[in-house]
Amino acid sequence: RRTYTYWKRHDIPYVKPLPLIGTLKDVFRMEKNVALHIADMYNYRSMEKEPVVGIYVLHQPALVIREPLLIKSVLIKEFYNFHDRYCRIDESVDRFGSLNLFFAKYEIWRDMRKKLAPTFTNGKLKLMFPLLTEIGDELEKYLLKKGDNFVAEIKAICGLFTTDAIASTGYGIQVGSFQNPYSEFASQNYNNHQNIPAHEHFVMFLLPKLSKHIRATMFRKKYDTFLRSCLKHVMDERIKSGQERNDLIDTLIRLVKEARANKEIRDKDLYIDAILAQGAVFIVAGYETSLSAIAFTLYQLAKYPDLQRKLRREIEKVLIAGKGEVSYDALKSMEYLEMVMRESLRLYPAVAFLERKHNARDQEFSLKPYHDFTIPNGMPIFISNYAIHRDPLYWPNPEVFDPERFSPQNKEGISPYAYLPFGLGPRSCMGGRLGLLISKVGVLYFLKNYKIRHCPQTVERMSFNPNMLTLECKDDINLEFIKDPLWK
Ligand code: HEM
Repeated sequence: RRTYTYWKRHDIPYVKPLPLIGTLKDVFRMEKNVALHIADMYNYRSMEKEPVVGIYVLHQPALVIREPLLIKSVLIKEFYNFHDRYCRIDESVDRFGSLNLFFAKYEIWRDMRKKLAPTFTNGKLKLMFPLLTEIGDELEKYLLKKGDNFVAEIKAICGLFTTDAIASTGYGIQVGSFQNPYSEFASQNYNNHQNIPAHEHFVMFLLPKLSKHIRATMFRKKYDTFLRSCLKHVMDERIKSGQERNDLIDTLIRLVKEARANKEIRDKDLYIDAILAQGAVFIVAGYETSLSAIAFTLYQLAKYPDLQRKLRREIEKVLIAGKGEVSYDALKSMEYLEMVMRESLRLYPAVAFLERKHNARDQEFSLKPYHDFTIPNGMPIFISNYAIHRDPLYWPNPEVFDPERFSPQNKEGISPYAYLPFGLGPRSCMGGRLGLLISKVGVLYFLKNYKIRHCPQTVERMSFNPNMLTLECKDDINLEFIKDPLWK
């Protein structure tokens, strides 16, 4: 009973806990995924004006931060004291899972992030762009083969597109999912993604101390073996050919070489696995997020024909100017496409909650002037980007899909701490710009030859899969395609 009076004793507004399970009722019933549960805590009744909300993850007190200035402190200003995520995967159970940038603890994270950052510069994205338009062409052919008027389930098609986009930009390999949707690469990726049971996500993110005991993994053994052999094959081929592409694979080859030569590294196997883990996470982090971004955007555009018309007019202009081709610079100049994608990521941020752990390297963090409370070492901190993105305090009519919020005139008024689809600060998304680029190319090629609209088979209310960690529509998303080419 004393445990559950923690927030009351510290005079912090809190969500009333239930014995033993704390505030986790919906997660335990497997009715909600972790992100939507954190959003409910943000929106808990009578908390609208509160800067923080106290919750209990079973018996562990944790904080949901609501106030934008406190969010800024946690993610940016006081990064030194919040540099790790709370989630954990045990190294002895899943090395790729524990050593990749998302899960890695500070020392490994800092080293790897610095080394990987140059792979995602604007210049590198420009080099990757032709690879993406090639896959766009494949998508175009695939849709044209279906005819002039048809209904299609778009999550599956977006999955084919992002699988190929990630494999090509990350590993430099052509998977050809549109010709063979059941290729080894696509199936392994899809199966790993679908096969992680909800309770493992729950433990990794909310009860990380139990992660090792239940052997929670992000990369199942089979997928780990597949990715290792895939990376080895691609790296060996690259070394053999002597070709240099200045991409992720070249970076991994250089880092492994340097690691082998460095006498100061004590556990070489572990260090080399930490390098390869960054190659592995590229696929997992990029696949589902970009897939969702494209699928949710198409769903909204099909619902609002006027907005779709406006975007198709912009696509048409670019195609005419480029004589049927779209260049990197032309895509970057597409203002309305950018506004549409930003708005889609506001309503549906694929990674729909952020979290950190208080490490108190410097000094313990105080909530002053909001509360006279000092966050103790080790306390989990949650930020619901999903709920902030729908908070009427920052977004008038938040449930309405309105790309004009991000027009050049209006976007100045958006608080940077109330819009977090890629997180913020040194630990923000590493591949966000690439994810956005993949998603824009995908949306453009879907709309190039077709108008899309809702039909009787289209799901009316969007609900999210409680078993997935990322935001994924629970149902199929069926849309009607009507042929209307913008360029002949
Ligand atoms: C539209 C697509 C994407 C969205 C919405 C997205 C969103 C996010 C978010 C919200 C985070 C957590 C940030 C934080 O805690 O502050 C994150 C982390 C991360 N993302 Fe993405 N992501 C996308 C695409 C990608 C792609 C294509 C890659 C491939 C490289 C990627 C790699 C990562 C990595 C490595 C991290 C961990 C970064 C770190 O801890 O240093 N993401 N992403």
